[in-house]
Amino acid sequence: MKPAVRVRGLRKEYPGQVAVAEVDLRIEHGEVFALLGPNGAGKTTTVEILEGHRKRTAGEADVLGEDPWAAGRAWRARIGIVLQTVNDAANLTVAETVRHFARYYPNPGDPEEVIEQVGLTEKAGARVRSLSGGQRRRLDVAIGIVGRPELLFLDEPTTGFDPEARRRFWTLIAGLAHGGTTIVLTTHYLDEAEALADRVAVLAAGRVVAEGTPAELGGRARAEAVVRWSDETGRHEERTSFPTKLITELSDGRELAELTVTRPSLEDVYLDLIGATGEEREAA
Ligand SMILES: Nc1ncnc2c1ncn2[C@@H]1O[C@H](COP(=O)(O)OP(=O)(O)OP(=O)(O)O)[C@@H](O)[C@H]1O
Repeated sequence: MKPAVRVRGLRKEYPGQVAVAEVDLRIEHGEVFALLGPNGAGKTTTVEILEGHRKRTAGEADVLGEDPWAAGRAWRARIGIVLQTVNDAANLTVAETVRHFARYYPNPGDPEEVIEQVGLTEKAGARVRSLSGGQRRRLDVAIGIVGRPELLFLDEPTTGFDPEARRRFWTLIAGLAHGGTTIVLTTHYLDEAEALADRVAVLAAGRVVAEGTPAELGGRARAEAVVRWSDETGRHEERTSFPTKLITELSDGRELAELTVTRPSLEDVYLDLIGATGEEREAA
């Protein structure tokens, strides 16, 4: 079976600016794929090209079997999009808005159920303009999924969500993925990528600098563990590929004070990949 998304040599230039230099991606059906990268890396531009909203300068793109720039209405109905900007239909209620968007699709979901899925049932009768930022974002998600898309694009979907809304959103996305929806999301939250994505690609300056499962990215699974402990002579730190063995030898049956075993977090690996400086790390 063809992958859901296949791009080769993707490039987008603006006057005096290369937004996407050269990107290759392959996303399988049913995968949750996260694009990570610093501001200006080219994530939104890449996603907009895949959505058919932006024309590429060069390269090949195949999304659900078609060239997104040339594809028509039938193709569009198979795709769901949650943009960074909020749709403006502020005088309608939440329920009216979702029902309105449902009419664009040949086989939509039940608007009430979709509103429930995004946790807006209590706000169904509220005017869109009265929603908080996070609630509006959830409405955007509802609009993105009401057509029951095969492929869903989410550009920074949880920006502005409170922690509970984020968790709820993650459950929603995991449920959609479980039901077979292919999901492509961009995010700045490493924990979000780790919680949701089967695979991630890190973009920097318009190129993919690493790709893999969150666990493997940048050799993380193979990275040495750092074992820290303290005793009467002070604090100690040792790097090892065999932390269990080291701790067994060290402890000899007794408790080791302040013992920790750590491996690089996804954030550590990510900051390495994008070449963050020490100061930026402190700030992260
Ligand atoms: N319409 C445009 N005209 C000119 N330059 C643009 C345009 N859109 C994007 N760019 C430039 O292309 C580069 C990539 O932008 P893009 O929005 O794809 O990055 P991003 O990775 O999504 O960033 P962020 O994390 O800030 O959303 C940036 O340098 C941006 O200034």
